[in-house]
Amino acid sequence: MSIDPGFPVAEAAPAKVNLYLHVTGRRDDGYHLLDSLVAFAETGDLVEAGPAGPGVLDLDLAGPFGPALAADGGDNLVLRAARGLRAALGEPALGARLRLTKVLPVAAGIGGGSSDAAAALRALCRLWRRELDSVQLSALALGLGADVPVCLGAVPAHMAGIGDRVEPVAGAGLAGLGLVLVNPGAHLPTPAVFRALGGRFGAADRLDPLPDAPAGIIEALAGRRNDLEAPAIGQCPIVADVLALLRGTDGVVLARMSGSGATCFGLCPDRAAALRAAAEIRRMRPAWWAAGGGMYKGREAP
Ligand SMILES: C[C@@](CO)(OP(=O)(O)O)[C@H](O)COP(=O)(O)OP(=O)(O)OC[C@H]1O[C@@H](n2ccc(N)nc2=O)[C@H](O)[C@@H]1O
Ligand SMILES: Nc1ncnc2c1ncn2[C@@H]1O[C@H](COP(=O)(O)OP(=O)(O)O)[C@@H](O)[C@H]1O
Repeated sequence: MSIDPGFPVAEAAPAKVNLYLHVTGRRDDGYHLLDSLVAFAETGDLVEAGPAGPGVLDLDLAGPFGPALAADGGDNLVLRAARGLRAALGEPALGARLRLTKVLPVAAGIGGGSSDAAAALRALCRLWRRELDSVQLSALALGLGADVPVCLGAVPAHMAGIGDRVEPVAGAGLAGLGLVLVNPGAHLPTPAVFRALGGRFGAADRLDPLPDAPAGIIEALAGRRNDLEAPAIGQCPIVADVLALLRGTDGVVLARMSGSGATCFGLCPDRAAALRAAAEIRRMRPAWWAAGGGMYKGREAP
């Protein structure tokens, strides 16, 4: 990728996919306890950062879903992350120009905003040549959203607690699989889906260790669940159509909703099969968003 001289630092913000998501309880503050295996897709947003005058924080929005975020203004998670980092560093005079290229649909269960926030934290630490210790960084990330801690590392991980307990997993068997992501254009706000679950909690069923072979991983995932799938379908029945279409598409060996929806994913034996499946789904449903690719392999080079 060529570097824009105005934005010398670039960080990928890959889509987060909950390969399974068990909701096991609720804390007194209303946040839910989760047991999830999270992976990251090659498909994602891009956060770029460059120098600006003292204290200035500006954000340009680009990409197909940039306009969908224009109304959020200063509430954009990228700017909230930047302000949070500056405050945690105790250096309000730090400034940056930021650009977010928004490829992922918004409020879609694939942690687009969370991954953007995590990418902004990584980009600004590099631009400003500053570091936070890991305890401070984790606290800042969690304050921005329950999904932000897992997005900081952007590697396959077990997620527990409310999202604050993140343990990377050796994901060699996952690395070669393909992912197709499909969103029917419906926004599903996360709180509404947790509310619709109505306290019907499931048991944790952590997949540990991960089988070595891709076939073993797929079989083990097939025996697990997304506990938010039924409540999401109750709020937004088209999610069931997305799952049915994925299940009927050549090359898709497992289909499930990610996060609180409405995006669903199909796992494919490899990247090429996922690209073919996405093209087929775009042909069948031109109004839907569908993206195929491999697993995310690593952050942008400095
Ligand atoms: C459900 C998950 C699963 O990975 O994914 P998404 O659907 O967002 O992608 C996440 O836990 C979402 O994380 P995130 O979207 O960052 O959540 P936050 O902004 O912190 O919280 C939004 C709202 O979701 C609910 N919430 C979120 C996380 C959690 N563990 N329990 C909850 O009950 C709360 O109602 C909270 O007010
Ligand atoms: N950079 C951003 N990208 C996406 N959503 C954002 C961003 N900044 C703020 N938001 C707000 O955060 C909410 C959750 O967005 P998102 O992270 O895409 O959802 P989800 O966690 O369900 O995948 C949306 O209501 C959106 O308006």
